[in-house]
Amino acid sequence: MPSTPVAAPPAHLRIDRLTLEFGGVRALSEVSIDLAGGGIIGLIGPNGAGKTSLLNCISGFYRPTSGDVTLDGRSVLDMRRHQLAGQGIARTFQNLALFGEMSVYDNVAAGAPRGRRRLRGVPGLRPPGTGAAERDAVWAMLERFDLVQHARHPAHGLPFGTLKRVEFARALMARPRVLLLDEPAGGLTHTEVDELGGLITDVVRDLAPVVLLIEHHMGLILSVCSRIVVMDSGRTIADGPTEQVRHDPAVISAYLGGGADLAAR
Ligand SMILES: Nc1ncnc2c1ncn2[C@@H]1O[C@H](COP(=O)(O)OP(=O)(O)OP(=O)(O)O)[C@@H](O)[C@H]1O
Repeated sequence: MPSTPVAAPPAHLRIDRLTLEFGGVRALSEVSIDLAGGGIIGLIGPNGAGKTSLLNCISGFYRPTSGDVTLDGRSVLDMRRHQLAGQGIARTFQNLALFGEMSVYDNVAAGAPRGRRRLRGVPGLRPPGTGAAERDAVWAMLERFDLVQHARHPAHGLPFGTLKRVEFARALMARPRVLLLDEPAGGLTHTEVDELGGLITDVVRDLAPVVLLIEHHMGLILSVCSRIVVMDSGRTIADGPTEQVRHDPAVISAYLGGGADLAAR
């Protein structure tokens, strides 16, 4: 009898009393967030709240002063960045982190696990993607992100909105179980933000990663997130279902100094 494929359970990412200090600056103070259950979780808060610092700790760019980050019960803090990628943790960057001289195709291909192995320590960054299956996967991703017409163009010089799509596509090449998106809507037009919202929800439908979405664009947060975590001054000040958090007086006060609703932002 043919067996029915069993869907893998969502990754369980847990942030446990995470503190991060830079000299006298406390960027994070005992932040605890349990992302059991998956879905798209918005991470919002005013400038300097600690959102990117938190993402940097999860993705191995910062070493926290104390606390832990676990994936399926296992601490990830001692893992190197390529090991984190191997565990299925992928991210994008607020200010983009693409290879400017490399083509869009090669940038996207570099997100595949094989591409990463080849790039590590290799001078000249030879483009990965020689296997037929890998090439097909890259072209499928380029198509999905409407990037086929730019495939051979160096990343350098392309419009910002296009580069944001390149970075998102690259992060997805690893088929992540945890996807960390740092202000993906920053610098995009209204139409591009709407398209981005569609892409994020499509990705969750297809790959079912846990998505932690840092964003100042409240329209995007309110349209795609089922849960919102709010940070202010290095602490979480609210965490709950979107409909509850958007009306939370403490949240509105942190953002607007009073007012009706986050959607007004
Ligand atoms: N590498 C660093 N060295 C020193 N201080 C830092 C460093 N990174 C972050 N900080 C400080 O940590 C605090 C939190 O910054 P962080 O960038 O995490 O906030 P954020 O919520 O992401 O803000 P934004 O929305 O403006 O991106 C700030 O006071 C910031 O100046």
